[in-house]
Amino acid sequence: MHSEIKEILISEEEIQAKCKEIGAQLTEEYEGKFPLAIGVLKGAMPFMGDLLKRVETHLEMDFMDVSSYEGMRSSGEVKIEKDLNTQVEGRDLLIIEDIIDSGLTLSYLVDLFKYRKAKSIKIVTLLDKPTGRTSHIKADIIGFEVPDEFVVGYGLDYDEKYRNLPYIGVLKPEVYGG
Ligand SMILES: O=P(O)(O)OC[C@H]1O[C@H](OP(=O)(O)OP(=O)(O)O)[C@H](O)[C@@H]1O
Ligand code: HPA
Ligand SMILES: [Mg+2]
Repeated sequence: MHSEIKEILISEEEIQAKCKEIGAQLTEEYEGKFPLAIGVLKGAMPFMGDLLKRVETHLEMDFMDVSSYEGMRSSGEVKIEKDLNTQVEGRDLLIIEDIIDSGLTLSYLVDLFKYRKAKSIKIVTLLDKPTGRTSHIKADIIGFEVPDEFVVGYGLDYDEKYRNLPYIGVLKPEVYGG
């Protein structure tokens, strides 16, 4: 699996240090508020796990499974595969994402949670790829900015593979026939 990676963009150590830093920031922000942390499956799973271990105040966790990508392309349509089990009305929400690329997934979710009358909505994303943006959406907290390349690892997949890499990297072109 590692031999299919052309370049490591963000190392395991850098990711873990960032989780600690953002975790401390969220601890301050949410002290006494009992926010609902929403992981956007499947990509956010590793980041959510590492990040929330670093938040030292009470919070509730739930998950939403949405998908829009087929291979390396956004279909342009967001599909809910699994909805939340929790009511969001009146709650402080913290949406956790692995990447914002076109912004389509998050603009869909933010609109949905506003419609459901959340009290506040904050977005934390490990990666931001501003060059991919087609929807107007900005995260409140960004771990790292990535260049205009398809990245994999630490939750991010190519055809469901590479999510279990501990770092963020770029695939060798021959892997996707490029
Ligand atoms: O900003 P966007 O262009 O919408 O892209 C970002 C979204 O795309 C990926 O999810 P995907 O839909 O591939 O599902 P997955 O998390 O299960 O891989 C990623 O995990 C983000 O949720
Ligand atoms: O660069 C990416 N890699 C993997 N999944 C993604 N979903 C949106 N952008 C990406
Ligand atoms: Mg994906």
